[in-house]
Amino acid sequence: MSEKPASRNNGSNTYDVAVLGGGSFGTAMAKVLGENGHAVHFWMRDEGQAEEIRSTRINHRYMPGVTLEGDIRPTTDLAEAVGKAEIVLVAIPSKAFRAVIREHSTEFFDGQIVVSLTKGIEEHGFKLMSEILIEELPRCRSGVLSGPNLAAEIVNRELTATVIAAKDPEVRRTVQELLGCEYFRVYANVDVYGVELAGALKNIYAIVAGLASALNMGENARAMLITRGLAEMSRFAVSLGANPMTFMGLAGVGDLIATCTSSKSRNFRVGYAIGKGKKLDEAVQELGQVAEGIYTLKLVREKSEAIGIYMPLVRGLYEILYEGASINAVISSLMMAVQNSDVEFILPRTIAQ
Ligand SMILES: NC(=O)C1=CN([C@@H]2O[C@H](COP(=O)(O)OP(=O)(O)OC[C@H]3O[C@@H](n4cnc5c(N)ncnc54)[C@H](OP(=O)(O)O)[C@@H]3O)[C@@H](O)[C@H]2O)C=CC1
Ligand SMILES: O=C(CO)COP(=O)(O)O
Repeated sequence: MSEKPASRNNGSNTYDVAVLGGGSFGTAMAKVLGENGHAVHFWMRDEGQAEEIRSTRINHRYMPGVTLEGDIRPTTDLAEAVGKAEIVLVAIPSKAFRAVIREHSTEFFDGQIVVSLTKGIEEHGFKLMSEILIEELPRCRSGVLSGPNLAAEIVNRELTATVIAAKDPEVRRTVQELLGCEYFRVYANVDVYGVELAGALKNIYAIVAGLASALNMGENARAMLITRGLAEMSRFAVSLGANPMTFMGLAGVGDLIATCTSSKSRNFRVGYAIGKGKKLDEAVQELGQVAEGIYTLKLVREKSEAIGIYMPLVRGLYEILYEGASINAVISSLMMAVQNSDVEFILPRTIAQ
């Protein structure tokens, strides 16, 4: 164990923690950990970026103007970062998640607690990150962290709450102790699949909300989109085995509100750009960061059709983004669809689609 600065966190223990991924969220979590007195082995693939953070303590590309305090050790040596860690937090976009984990899984991942921070779905086989962790790292204990956690606010120490979902109570307790501090609260859940699916699915509705905002829709429309988005995402997730009550919590409705109402969300910004007439490729290129929702949309549309789950917002957004449908035509068809039940757990939905 390393020598560490005095802890400012809720608990008394400090840990060696690896954070994999030098983007916005990896940086935000490294900052919380450093301020909480932990030794942070901060892994990224670009040596120039690691050297810059080592010398300036700022991640200029992803978090300009934010100084990282505490014992932060940027590195491009994945084996070293993971090998020294007791706990590993993975903030790698879903497209690269398995490849990064696999690179050193047999030698260096051995008994650590490994937590996914990623809000996406793997393309082949519709796998969530927790499933990848179980497949690739059978000797590790895993969990997922999700909630209304805009990185740009966390780095400014704005009050935030999140959810650690894990079957193992020791994993939940350790992550609460690890990250909890005066501006960051960590709540617990055992519904790993539900928490994780909620985080991935809400990105789709953040794109829809960005689009609506670009079209100057009012607050009634925004409330309708958020609430119908919640109905749709919980219908889908419950059909796959998630607990519907998870969607009442921070990882469900909490994250949906944060990302559907904020231009700090990259998914919201992609939707906004498309609503202003940009092509999808242009919008993504201008963003320069990951917007998981554009990939999740494709996978969820395919899956929902395969298992017969009614998701009109997913279908409409897919038609706009990938089939060149006019936004007005999609809105009109959504508004004129069969008028259905509000809360399906109270009054079952009319089946006509
Ligand atoms: N930002 C946020 O507010 C939040 C994000 N998340 C989730 O966290 C995950 C990561 O997002 P975020 O950090 O914001 O994304 P960013 O786009 O800000 O950063 C992505 C990071 O992943 C790295 N990366 C991409 N591909 C690879 C690869 N093949 N090997 C190694 N590193 C790679 C990038 O490295 P490089 O710069 O070298 O390309 C970069 O460091 C996403 O799933 C997101 O949904 C969750 C909660 C909040
Ligand atoms: O998940 C997030 C906040 O909870 C971040 O959302 P974006 O990826 O859209 O920025």
